[in-house]
Parts: sequence; structure tokens; C-alpha cells
Amino acid sequence: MTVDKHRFFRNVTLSLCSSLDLEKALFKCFHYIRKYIPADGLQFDITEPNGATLSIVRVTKEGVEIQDILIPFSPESIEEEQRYYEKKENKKIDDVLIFNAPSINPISKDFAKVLNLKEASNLILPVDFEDSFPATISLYTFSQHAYTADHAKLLSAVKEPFSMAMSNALRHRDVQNRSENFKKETQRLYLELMEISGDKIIGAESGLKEVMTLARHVAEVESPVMLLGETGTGKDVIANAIHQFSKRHEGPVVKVNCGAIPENLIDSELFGHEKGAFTGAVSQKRGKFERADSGTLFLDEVGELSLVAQVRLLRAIQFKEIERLGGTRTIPVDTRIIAATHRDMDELIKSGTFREDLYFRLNVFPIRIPPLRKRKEDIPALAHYFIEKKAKDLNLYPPQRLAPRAMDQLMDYDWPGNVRELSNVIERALILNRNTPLTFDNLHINSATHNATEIPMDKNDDDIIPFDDMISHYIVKVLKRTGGRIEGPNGAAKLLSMKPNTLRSKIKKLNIRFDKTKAKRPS
Ligand SMILES: Nc1ncnc2c1ncn2[C@@H]1O[C@H](COP(=O)(O)OP(=O)(O)OP(=O)(O)O)[C@@H](O)[C@H]1O
Repeated sequence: MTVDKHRFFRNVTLSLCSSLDLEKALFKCFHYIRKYIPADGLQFDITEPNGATLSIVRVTKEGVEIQDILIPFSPESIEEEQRYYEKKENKKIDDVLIFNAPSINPISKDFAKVLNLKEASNLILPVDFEDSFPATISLYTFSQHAYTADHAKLLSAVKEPFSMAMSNALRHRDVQNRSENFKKETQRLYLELMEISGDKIIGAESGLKEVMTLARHVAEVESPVMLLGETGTGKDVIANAIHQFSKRHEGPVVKVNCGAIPENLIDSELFGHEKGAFTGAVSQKRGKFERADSGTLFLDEVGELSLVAQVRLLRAIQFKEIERLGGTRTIPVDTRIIAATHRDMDELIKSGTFREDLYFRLNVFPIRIPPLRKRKEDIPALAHYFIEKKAKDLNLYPPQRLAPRAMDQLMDYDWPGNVRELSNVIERALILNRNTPLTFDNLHINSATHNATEIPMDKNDDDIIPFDDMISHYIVKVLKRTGGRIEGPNGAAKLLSMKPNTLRSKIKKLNIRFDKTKAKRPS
């Protein structure tokens, strides 16, 4: 067959450049080359400084095999190779080696032993990499004396494109490996950090047993999860556990507190924006959706999302793609959604504040986390866990022991603020009882998380009440005046000279539960 050398060069180059993925590029190239040069397979090898060869990829008619096998050569094989090369049927033409009877070639025998090969003829093209070890691309057949000088010349014509493409592909592979290692390292550090900080799920074998079973089951699939439960029950903790149990655990878990982000910023926070999309968008920003690519997006307080953001969220979930604000192109996203809420979603749907279609998309696999009062068996373990952890965090280690009736006091209380309230109560007890055993008298009064509106403020000036209670009471007082409104000219944040987000996080931290219906409407 006559071959147009230019065309051959061009087509080999194009197929090699068709993908940065080494295997794909070689597969395409092999199928083109074998139209002109006989070949049952193609192999890419790199020779290490010690003479051993790292066989990287083998392409055959059936497909691609990634080998990454180190093949050791005996020093005798290397010496014999030279003599073998001097035989008349084996030649070197334009830098390409022709081995037409490699079954007697010692190096090929070493290869054959490890790779279980039976090839009979070899055409070997050395490829050059900058700062790398010698490498070869070889074609082989199962018949003897398959290769001619013309074949060698044709293969030698594509030495340069092979060298460049293999070098780029190896660099690309190196970057990918580094990024894989980086992900693994991040995961390892995360687990180490969890261990050091002592963050674990207490009650996983008792009060949360059913929740944990569901979490493990759903982690294996990709379905969206809806975590339902009162504030402070541990929705965050379970969302993290699902991510860690899932095959996405090497990817990021990105949390968005939909209730803490002002309405006008939520779109940009979730979907990102292009430079100049709105006043203040001074540079391009990737949204949380994009950041959660290949991982999990945790939408906390999803019931607080504005209707506009709900429409975009629905689209992103349906089509698995997003558009940055002010952008024109769609960006594919591979993200698993876990949503959480303490609100009654049926109520929100009835009142028209939450889209029913979005709810059905999110509520594929609901998990209800029981309130602490319904799993009181977990209280002793949680209390001991928080005593240890908080004492370390607060530098009050070793902690005081519990007073004789202290555990009964904790067990008798209803914990409206759930696990978060228990953790706050223990922190306060550790601070107040530095030299005495821990007690929890007057839990109802002292707990800032419990109905802060009831804290008596008409106490005499000399009476000391805990600082958090004082702040909670004051925030509730202001919320009453603004009808529960946080933002805007008549909002509580403005009256308190605070940023709305700071106030929101304070409300969350102190677990202030504010009933809007009891508030005075603002004038
Ligand atoms: N089972 C548990 N074991 C250990 N710590 C827990 C457990 N459950 C909750 N916590 C701790 O209690 C606190 C509150 O939990 P978390 O933030 O997960 O609650 P939440 O339900 O997401 O609250 P919110 O609805 O207010 O967002 C966190 O500090 C968390 O680490």
C-alpha cells in the first residue's frame, strides 16, 4: 500500500492530540497506524535509570490495558541485547529498531515472562522527553518477520508528535495523580482533625441508631436527602456522616446556611457570579454549587430560601447545571444535595412560601432526627462527652466531677434546644463551677436557649445573671419591637447597630426561639 507520508504524519498527530488522556489518545492512534503498519498491539514503556522498564499502557484491537508494571531486566539480558541487535534480521533504521524474531531476544523474553506475551516481531521507536527517562513506543505482531525498512521509516516520521504527546500526557497524568493524592491527604487530615477535636456521633448505637442505619443506606446512593428535626438535634452532624459514608467522601462537603444569607446575596452565594454582574461584583466568583462539585452540598435551613432562589435551585437539581449570575454559559455540576430544615414544610408549601415541586425533588429520602427529649437515654453519654470536650476547649482540664444529683437534673429537663442546648449548659456549668462539682440547678431559668423572653429583667441591679441570658433577653426584646424582622431600616440589626448576619448567627448560637405571632407589629 502506498502511503502519503504527510497525511500519515498529520493524522497520527491529530489522533495523538485528540485527548490528554494517554489511553484514549493511544487507542485512537493505534487504530489509525495499523492501517499502514502491521500491528496486533502497541505498547508505551519508560526505562528507569536502573534499566528496569515501567510498562505503562498496552493497546490492542480489544482495548486498552493500563499496566504500570515494573519489569526488571537482568544485566545479562542487556548485554545480550546488544549482540542480538547485531544479527542481520534485526536492524536499526532511522532510529527505529526492527526485531523480526524477538522470541530469541533476551529483553523480549523478560517482557514476555512478566506480561505473558507471545509476540514475534517488534518495531521500536525511542521517544524523547525533556527531563525524563528514555521511553519507547513499540508496535508488535504475533507473526515473525513482519516488519520492513519502509515500516520503520514510516514510524520514525512520527517520532516528534509521539514525543510531544507522550510527554504532555505524562505531565497531565502527574497533575491528576497529585490532585488525587491531595484529595486523599485532605480526607486523611479531616479524619485526623475529627479525632483530635474528639468530634464523634454520640448515641449512634442508641437513640440515633435508626437514623444512622438510614444514613448509611442512603449514603451508598446518590438520592437527595432531607434531614428533618428541631434546631440543635444534630442535622449538621448527620449530613457530614452521610457525606463521609458516601463514595463522594474524598470530595468537598460545602455547607450553605440558607437562613443566614440575605435574600439579595443568596443567588450569588449559591451559583456564583461573573465580574460586573451587579454593583460590587468586582471579580468573578464561583458559587457553592460549583465548589461542591464531586462532593456534597448541604443546604441548611432550606425552608428559608427565597422563591427566586428556589426556582434556580430547582433548575440546578433538574438539569445538573448552573449559570453564574451575569453569565451566559451553563456549567455542569456533579453535586449531591442534602437539605435540612426545622420548619414544618407542609405549612410553608400551603402558605406559598416554598415551591411544592422543589420540595418533592429534595424530599426523596427524608430522615427525621428525634428531639433529645425523645432519646433521653443518650443524655448521660452526651453530657460526659461535652464535659470532656468543653473542658479541653476552655482550658479547664481536668473538669470538675458531676454533683450527686446533677445527672438527674439533666435527665429531668425537656431540652427544647436539644443537643446544642445541652452543650451550652455544660459549657456554662464548667465556667461557673471552677472549684465545685457541676450542678444544673434552675435549668429552666439559667438556660439562655430556653425561652429567653421569660428571664426576669426586673431583678435588682446587684443580681448577677449569666451574660448570654442577658444578651438573649435583650435580642428578644428588640425582635419583639421589630415584629421579628432582622434586616432592613426597621429591622433589629439596624436598632442594635449590628450586621444582620452577625445578629443571625448570634440568634443561632444562643438558640433564641422567637415566636413572631406574639410580637408587636412594628409601626
Ligand atoms: N449525636 C451527637 N453527638 C455529638 N455531638 C452532637 C450530636 N448531635 C449534635 N451535636 C453537637 O450539637 C451541636 C448542634 O448540632 P447541629 O449543628 O448538627 O444541629 P442542627 O440540627 O444542624 O441545628 P440547626 O437546625 O440549628 O442548624 C453541634 O455542636 C454538634 O456538634
